[in-house]
Amino acid sequence: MTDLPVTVVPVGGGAFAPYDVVVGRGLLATAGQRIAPLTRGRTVVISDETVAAIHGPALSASLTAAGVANQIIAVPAGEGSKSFAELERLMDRLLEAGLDRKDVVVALGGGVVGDLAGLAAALYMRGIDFVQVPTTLLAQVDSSVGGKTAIDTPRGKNLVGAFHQPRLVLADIDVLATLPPVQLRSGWAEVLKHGLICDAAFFDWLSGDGAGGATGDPAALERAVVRSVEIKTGIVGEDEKEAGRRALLNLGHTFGHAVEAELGFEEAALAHGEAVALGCVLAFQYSARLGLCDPEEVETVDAAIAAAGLPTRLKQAGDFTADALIARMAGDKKAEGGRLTLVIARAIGDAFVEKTVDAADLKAFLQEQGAA
Ligand SMILES: NC(=O)c1ccc[n+]([C@@H]2O[C@H](COP(=O)([O-])OP(=O)(O)OC[C@H]3O[C@@H](n4cnc5c(N)ncnc54)[C@H](O)[C@@H]3O)[C@@H](O)[C@H]2O)c1
Ligand SMILES: O=C(O)C(=O)C[C@@H](O)[C@H](O)[C@H](O)COP(=O)(O)O
Ligand SMILES: [Zn+2]
Repeated sequence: MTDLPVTVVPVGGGAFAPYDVVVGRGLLATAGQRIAPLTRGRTVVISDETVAAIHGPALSASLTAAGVANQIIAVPAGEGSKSFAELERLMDRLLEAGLDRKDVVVALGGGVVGDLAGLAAALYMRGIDFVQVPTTLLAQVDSSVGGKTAIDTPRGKNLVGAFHQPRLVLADIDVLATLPPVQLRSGWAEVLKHGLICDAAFFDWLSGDGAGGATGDPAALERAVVRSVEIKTGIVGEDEKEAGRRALLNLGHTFGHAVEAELGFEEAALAHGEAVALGCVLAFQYSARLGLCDPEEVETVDAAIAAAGLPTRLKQAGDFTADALIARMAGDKKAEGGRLTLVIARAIGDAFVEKTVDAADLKAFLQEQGAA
C-alpha cells in the first residue's frame, strides 16, 4: 500500500452499510490493493472515453497487479450519457461481460460516470456493489459520496434514479492535474456550496487563503475535498434519502437544474457546477429580497463566486423566460404537491429549506434578474 498519508472519512450512521471515503495522493496506483478484497478476482471498470484514455491504464495496471482481472467499458464523455439510451447500452455490455450478483463494478470518472454506473449497479440483477474512483473535483467533493445515482430525461435532471451507496470511494488528488480549468471551477462551485450551507469559516478560507484550489493548487484542493466530504457525509449519515436535512445539499440546484434543463443535456452549454454557482447567487439574492439575509452577505457570495471565474448572472447562462424556469422548478424532486421548494439562507453558513415559495413573487424576482 502507498506510504503517502491519506485521510479516511467514514460514512455511516444511516440504514446503509458503512463505507470509507479515502482522500490522498497517488491513490490510483494502489487502488487495486484497496479494491481487491471487495471482489472475487474480477471487475468491470466503467468510465468515459476521455478518462479511460488518460487514467484507465493506471487503474487497470493496479487492479491486475493486485490479482483482479479487469476490462474497461467506456461511454461517451459528457452529460448526454446520463440517458436511457446509454443506460440500456451499458446494461447490455455488463450482461455480455458475464458479471454475476457477487461481482463489483468500478466507476472511474466524473459525476456523469458515477451517476450512470451507480444506477447501472443498482439495477443489474436487482443490485450489485460498486466502487467510486472519482476523477473530477466535483465528483470527489460531491457526486461520488452519498449514493444518489441517476439519469436525466428531457423533462429534467436526475429524474430517474436510485439511492445506491458505494462500497468504497477513492479520491486521488493527483488525477485532478489533468482536469480542464472549466471542470476545476465547476467542482469548486460545489465546494463553495458546502461552506455556504453550514460552514462560514470554511467559506472564508475558500475565498481567501484556499482560493488557489479553484485553479489547481494541490494542497488547497486536498483540504477542500476532505472538508467537503466531511460536511456531505455528516448530512447523508443523518438523512440518506432526503427526508429532511439532506435537501440542504441542493442549495443552488433548484435554479441551477432549471437552467440546465432549459439549455438541454445533449450538448450541455453549462457545466453542472457552473449552473449551481449561478443558482447559489440567485438563492442568496432571493433570500435578501425576502428580508432574510443581509445584502452585504449576498455581495460577499457574489464576489467569491465571480472571483473563481464562475457565472453569477442569469444572462451569462443564456436567455430564459421566468415561466419556463418556474415550470422546471415546480417539477424538481423537492417540490411537494406542485408547491415550489427552495433552499435559501439567513446568512453564509446558515441555509434552510423553504417549502412555501410564492410563485408570483419568484416570477417577479426572476424577471428582475434578467429572465423575460
Ligand atoms: N450523485 C450526486 O450526488 C451528484 C452530485 C453532484 C453532481 N452530480 C452530477 O454529476 C454530473 C457532473 O459531473 P462532473 O462535473 O464530474 O462532469 P463529467 O463527469 O461530465 O466530467 C466533466 C468532463 O471532465 C472529463 N474528465 C473527468 N475526469 C478527468 C480528468 N481527471 N482529467 C481530464 N478530464 C477529465 C470528463 O471526460 C468530462 O468531459 C452532473 O450530471 C451532476 O448532475 C451528481
Ligand atoms: O447529494 C445530494 O443530496 C445533492 O443534492 C448533491 C447535489 O450536488 C447533486 O447535484 C445531486 O445530484 C442533486 O440531486 P437531486 O436530487 O436534486 O437530483
Ligand atoms: Zn450538484
